[in-house]
Amino acid sequence: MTGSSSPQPVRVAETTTPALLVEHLAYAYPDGHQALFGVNLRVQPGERVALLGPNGAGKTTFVMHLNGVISGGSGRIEVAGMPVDKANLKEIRRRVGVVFQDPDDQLFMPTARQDVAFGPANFGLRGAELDERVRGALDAVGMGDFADRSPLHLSGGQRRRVALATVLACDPEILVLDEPSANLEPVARRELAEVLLGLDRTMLMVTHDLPYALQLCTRSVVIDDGVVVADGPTREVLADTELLAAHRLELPYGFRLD
Ligand SMILES: Nc1ncnc2c1ncn2[C@@H]1O[C@H](COP(=O)(O)OP(=O)(O)OP(=O)(O)O)[C@@H](O)[C@H]1O
Repeated sequence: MTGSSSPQPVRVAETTTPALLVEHLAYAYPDGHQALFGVNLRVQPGERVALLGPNGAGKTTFVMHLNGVISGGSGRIEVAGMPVDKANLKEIRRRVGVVFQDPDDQLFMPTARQDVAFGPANFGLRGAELDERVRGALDAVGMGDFADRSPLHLSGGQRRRVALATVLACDPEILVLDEPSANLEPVARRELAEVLLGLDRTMLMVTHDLPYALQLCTRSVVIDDGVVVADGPTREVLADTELLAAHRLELPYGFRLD
């Protein structure tokens, strides 16, 4: 097995407004458990970044801050220049599209088309513009022919792609994917990777699937115990065997980086 198909880094000017800017984010849960200790992250438009780390590292706590599902910590978060705060939560939730690990959390309408229309309709789109947005999102994930099917009657991989379309239809500035390859058979996993590689979107992908991170993300950030412990090109991060061992990360047996 090799990882030779990893994408080339996106070259972006440092002066561009970042798609995501997180400064000194610290957070303790109401029970007092400190989950984040001053996380910093700057993601430029067009970057695809993997967020890696062992169970309990703080990855979910971190991404739930990005669209304001969790708030009340200290630090600063901006999405395309807009601060994440209560006053602009609706626009922030459009800008930060989160695709949950379980499509059942995202699909609840009788047809895929209705599920995909729900978000943009909620943001005010109507008529031909809404239809076009829905068609574009379903086509982008290769599900255009399934628009009138019930999500209940789709395969796991197809459901995950429709869930992705529901988020794309809102035209987010940044796409956050929570364990996109979890529980997918190899073909569905590959099909989803092809879809994701075809999207021209800033992406933040939480994953334990290190080969997927290598295939899809030019950059990887490792979080452990609520702090960023590594941030660099995915290939370099994954080649650092001491780093991986120190943070309970492991490439599949026999996987070669070259
Ligand atoms: N509601 C909560 N109340 C208190 N502590 C919590 C809560 N949710 C998570 N934690 C704790 O916060 C820490 C970070 O959890 P988090 O779910 O963010 O980790 P993670 O990196 O996403 O883990 P995984 O890879 O298992 O999903 C863990 O120690 C976890 O036990």
